[in-house]
Amino acid sequence: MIYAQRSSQLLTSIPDYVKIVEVGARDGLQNEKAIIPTNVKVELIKLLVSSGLSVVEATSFVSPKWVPQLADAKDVLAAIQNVEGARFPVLTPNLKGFEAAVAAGAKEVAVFPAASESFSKANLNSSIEDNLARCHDIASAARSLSIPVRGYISCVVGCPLEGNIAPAKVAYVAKSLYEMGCSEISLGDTIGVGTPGTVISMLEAVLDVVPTDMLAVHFHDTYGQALSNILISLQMGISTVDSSVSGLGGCPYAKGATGNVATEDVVYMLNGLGVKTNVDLGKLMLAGDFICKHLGRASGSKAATALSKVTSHASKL
Ligand SMILES: CC(C)(COP(=O)([O-])OP(=O)([O-])OC[C@H]1O[C@@H](n2cnc3c(N)ncnc32)[C@H](O)[C@@H]1OP(=O)([O-])[O-])[C@@H](O)C(=O)NCCC(=O)NCCSC(=O)C[C@@](C)(O)CC(=O)[O-]
Repeated sequence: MIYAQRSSQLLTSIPDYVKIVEVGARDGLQNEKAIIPTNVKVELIKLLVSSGLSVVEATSFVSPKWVPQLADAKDVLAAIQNVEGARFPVLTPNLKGFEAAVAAGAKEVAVFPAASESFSKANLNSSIEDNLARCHDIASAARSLSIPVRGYISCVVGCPLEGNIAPAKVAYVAKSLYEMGCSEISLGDTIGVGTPGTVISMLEAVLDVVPTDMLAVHFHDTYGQALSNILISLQMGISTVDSSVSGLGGCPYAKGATGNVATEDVVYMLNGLGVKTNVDLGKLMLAGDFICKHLGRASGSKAATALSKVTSHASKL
């Protein structure tokens, strides 16, 4: 009885449903050395949608000189125009990218300022303030077209160039994005250095200025802390989680950062907690197998690796 009370207290603040924002086709593939053919990206996106994911970030309309891997953004969007069942946001760093995205059929976009001055310069060639002004221009243009804008913040606990980032800096950028009308704000631990200890204080600061239901968390798994950080975020009321199939990813301007937390691992944990995601783990693993075969490497998802061993063992019995 006491045990039941204790465990129900631990779970009371966890949401019944978590929306997963799948970022593998963008955050995952942007970091690959070899250029992935457009048809492979499109097939990956279709497989992700058939697993039940309702938001599949598709690509970025950024400078092809900065991110050559996503130079086919227009072609990817054209090929998924008739795919139903999911939303396909794309990243836009400036008005040029926004206009190109809208012309290519984007219905949702994302801006991506940083909480670190040095990372802002490295990733966007601009200061935080100048970049926020660009985000503001995009948000105004998007409003007139009724296009929702997601705001990412990079380096919310640590920066590859500056080290620790103060929670107040993250809250400042989050408040700016909220005030310019972003529909959702995703807090990115770009280099995966956060622990529940640092994540709690960062979230406390942001929750003072942005409503909980507008926040998402985006953890890279460099130090193996991502699932713990997600769990603590859920306990603090967050119900939107970004992740990447097979743990693909990294950031071209954050050397040494490994992939995002694997979507399969997030779904496995949420299934275990009895939290709905509407994602079919078996079908998601097919998407993971597809892209890992193409890339010629093993999945970065522990759950997918373990489950595929169990399945292949069972099929031999
Ligand atoms: C912002 C810029 C463009 C500034 O780059 P810049 O060099 O300062 O741009 P510029 O305005 O001086 O223009 C230079 C050239 O780029 C062109 N250009 C200019 N804009 C565009 C555009 N939108 N699309 C296509 N081309 C563009 C422009 O037309 C010109 O072409 P040129 O005349 O030399 O032929 C550049 O720094 C850039 O593209 N950065 C993007 C970097 C990026 O995508 N990084 C990875 C995503 S962020 C991330 O991964 C973190 C996140 C979100 O996942 C969260 C987390 O993980 O924590």
